[in-house]
Amino acid sequence: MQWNGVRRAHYLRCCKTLTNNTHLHHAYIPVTMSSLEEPLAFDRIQRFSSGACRPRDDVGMGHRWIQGRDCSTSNCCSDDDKSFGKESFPWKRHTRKVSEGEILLRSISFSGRNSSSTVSGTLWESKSFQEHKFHTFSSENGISHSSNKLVRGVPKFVKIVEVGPRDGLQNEKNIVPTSVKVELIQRLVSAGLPVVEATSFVSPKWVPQLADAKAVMDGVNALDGARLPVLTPNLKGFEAAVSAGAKEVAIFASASESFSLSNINCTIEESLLRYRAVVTAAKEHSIPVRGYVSCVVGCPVEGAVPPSKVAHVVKELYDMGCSEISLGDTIGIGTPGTVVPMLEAVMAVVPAEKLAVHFHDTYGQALANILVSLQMGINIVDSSVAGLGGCPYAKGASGNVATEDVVYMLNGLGVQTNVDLGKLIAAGDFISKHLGRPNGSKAAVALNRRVTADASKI
Ligand SMILES: CC(C)(COP(=O)([O-])OP(=O)([O-])OC[C@H]1O[C@@H](n2cnc3c(N)ncnc32)[C@H](O)[C@@H]1OP(=O)([O-])[O-])[C@@H](O)C(=O)NCCC(=O)NCCSC(=O)C[C@@](C)(O)CC(=O)[O-]
Repeated sequence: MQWNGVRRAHYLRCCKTLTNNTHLHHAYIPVTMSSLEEPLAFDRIQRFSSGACRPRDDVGMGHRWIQGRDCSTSNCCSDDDKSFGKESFPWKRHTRKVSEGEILLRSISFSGRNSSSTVSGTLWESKSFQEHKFHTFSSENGISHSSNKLVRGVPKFVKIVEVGPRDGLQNEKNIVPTSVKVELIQRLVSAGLPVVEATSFVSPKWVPQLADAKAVMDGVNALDGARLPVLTPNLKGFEAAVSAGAKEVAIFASASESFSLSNINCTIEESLLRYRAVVTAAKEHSIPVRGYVSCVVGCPVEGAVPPSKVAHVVKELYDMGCSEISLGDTIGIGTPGTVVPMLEAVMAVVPAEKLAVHFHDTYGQALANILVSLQMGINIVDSSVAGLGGCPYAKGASGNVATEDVVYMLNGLGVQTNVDLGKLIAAGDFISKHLGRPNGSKAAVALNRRVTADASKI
């Protein structure tokens, strides 16, 4: 993006609050700046604060939020900012016509790395297809035997927490039928994912897409083989979740004051008070509580978030009794250059084995950020099938990193996940087809193409 005088003046006009924001002063910035990023910290902050208060036109956000966010901050809301905002946040999904081959392949289940396939359709009757394996391309000996110290630092097993049915769908404008959500969860569980976040017990006024949380739980409670946590923003949500059969819950705080206000309508401290009550109630039911911290690298309103602030909120959640804490780069702004110092600060107060990473892929940095997190000792990764997702309260958040891409990378590193990549791709194709868009996973698209090419030889 070009930085010109008009934009600079515009930025100065609409982000006045940032100048009073001590954590944006540049003691932090040079440490995190990589040679690939723009030399001006000012520019970087502008990039992810500029679109902060414009609602997206393609998301299913609650009415209350639209009212609440409408020019309620000093950030840019004026018309002259529109083109600038679009340029700064190129997160909208591209739609392309789904090819016949892809449609054909959506009806097929592929065999994955760790298990054999369930097949359907005439193509699968051919011997060549029955033998087709959905492998990550790798060298003959496999990288797991590598003596390279960077690869040796990567854990042998990574737990993937699938957040597609919740984080992935919460942002969809058109209401997805409950039966589709239930089938998606079933498919993800049968693909071997150990944890599938099923839904949220939040206010339906705030997130209309997940208003059917109880019905979804009714449809998936009997599923074996995976844990199915749900999001609960307060005691009301917790009680509703428990009576719907939830056996695990997640609470979600933020490292950014502004995001906390726009997402859950209270300050960080107020949210921690609420969450203490939820954790106390959960202990009485022996229900494990996962904690999320959003905006661990940057906030759509405030810009850069200092690692010390993230570490403070993580420690609070840990001390109150969260069994695991997920670090959310809500708008996908992080690079290894900003993720590493954040993780260093957090790992100084909470053990690495209690931490998960949750990267949105807005800037295409998610896999790099995951790899560096694994190298630092993290072994829990959140992701969303077909790269679905975004947060209705985070301007600029595109989908989570696609689970298929994460599994493909981990397979290539020789890291176990117990996930059947073929079944996972079929699940991603199933939901993408329902949403009327191509699968957002690059690995899924490429592997589907490969199978299409094989099919043409028959
Ligand atoms: C927290 C509240 C409820 C506060 O919302 P509020 O409006 O301040 O709450 P309130 O207590 O004034 O209640 C307002 C109405 O909501 C009802 N209500 C109150 N609580 C519930 C509940 N649990 N379930 C169902 N209904 C509820 C309540 O009964 C009342 O109903 P009314 O009297 O008007 O008919 C609201 O702000 C909310 O639901 N926010 C959730 C927003 C959300 O889900 N955002 C997306 C989460 S994603 C995220 O945070 C990031 C993450 C985790 O993915 C990680 C990352 O990507 O970084």
